[in-house]
Amino acid sequence: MLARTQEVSVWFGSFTAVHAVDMAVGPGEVVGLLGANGAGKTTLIRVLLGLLRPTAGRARLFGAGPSLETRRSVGYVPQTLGLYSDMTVRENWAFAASAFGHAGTRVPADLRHWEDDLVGGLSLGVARRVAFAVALSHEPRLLVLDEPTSGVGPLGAARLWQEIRQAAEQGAGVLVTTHNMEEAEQCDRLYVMVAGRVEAEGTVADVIGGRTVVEVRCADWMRAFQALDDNGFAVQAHGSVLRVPASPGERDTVAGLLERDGMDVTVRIRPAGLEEAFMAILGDSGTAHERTE
Ligand SMILES: Nc1ncnc2c1ncn2[C@@H]1O[C@H](COP(=O)(O)OP(=O)(O)OP(=O)(O)O)[C@@H](O)[C@H]1O
Repeated sequence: MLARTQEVSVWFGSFTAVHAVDMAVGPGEVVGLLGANGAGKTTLIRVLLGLLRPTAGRARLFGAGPSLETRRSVGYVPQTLGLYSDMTVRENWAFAASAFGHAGTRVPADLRHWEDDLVGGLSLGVARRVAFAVALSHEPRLLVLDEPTSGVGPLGAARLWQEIRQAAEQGAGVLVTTHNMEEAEQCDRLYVMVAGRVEAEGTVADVIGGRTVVEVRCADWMRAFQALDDNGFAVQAHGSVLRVPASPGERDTVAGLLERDGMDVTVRIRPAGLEEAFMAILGDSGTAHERTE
């Protein structure tokens, strides 16, 4: 493994930001840390990079403790991008190049259009591409990206993901934090973090597990939505199709409820999507921790 945390916990005073997290990234894989705001993703990354000392547990980078030396083989793009906004793209590039020992290289061709622009004046999408190119410039073995496409349009996000994939295909391990489900779906493996804990892990299919939804089609779908909502189902509308997180055994309950109200419905069991599974994990973890704490 390129990077690993073992039983890492971080407390800020009496607040537990990260609780006993085991996590690993191997060469050539894109690993996602999926969690809502405040779940502990950035804190865990900071421990992994040696920027924050854990309260308990330990982090390993390339088999050793994180240090200046091991960090030289890491490309890191923080949420704040880590660029100097009062310097031009060329100056930022040259600064990173001299720090990482490849001085004299030129800004990549696709960014030369902005070479003389101050980073502070760039759109967020272009600034992210610059930060990404800088992070990749020293051919790191591990790439760590904190919310890489936040604030970037769909085209820019697709382009960044193409580059993430390319880096992994060339053998780098990639660790990406996100709260975006589409982004999470592009990862080879996920760790789902809720309130500092890993509550699920594995491929997208592993995380979804056997979770299902009852899909409801009904001409008067707004009335059906209201009836399900009134009865405490976490119903969501996808166009005029309603999806209710529920087990196959609850199919008849859902159908019966609507039919009793005189609605003509078609109901089917479908596998849950990642977002639906994530919502269920959030719900389950809330209940589980209330029980144990
Ligand atoms: N230095 C600190 N002192 C006190 N609390 C902190 C500190 N850093 C983070 N926290 C808290 O720890 C929790 C986890 O924060 P963290 O930034 O790791 O979450 P995150 O999952 O990365 O969320 P986001 O997507 O918003 O960045 C939050 O409640 C945050 O307020």
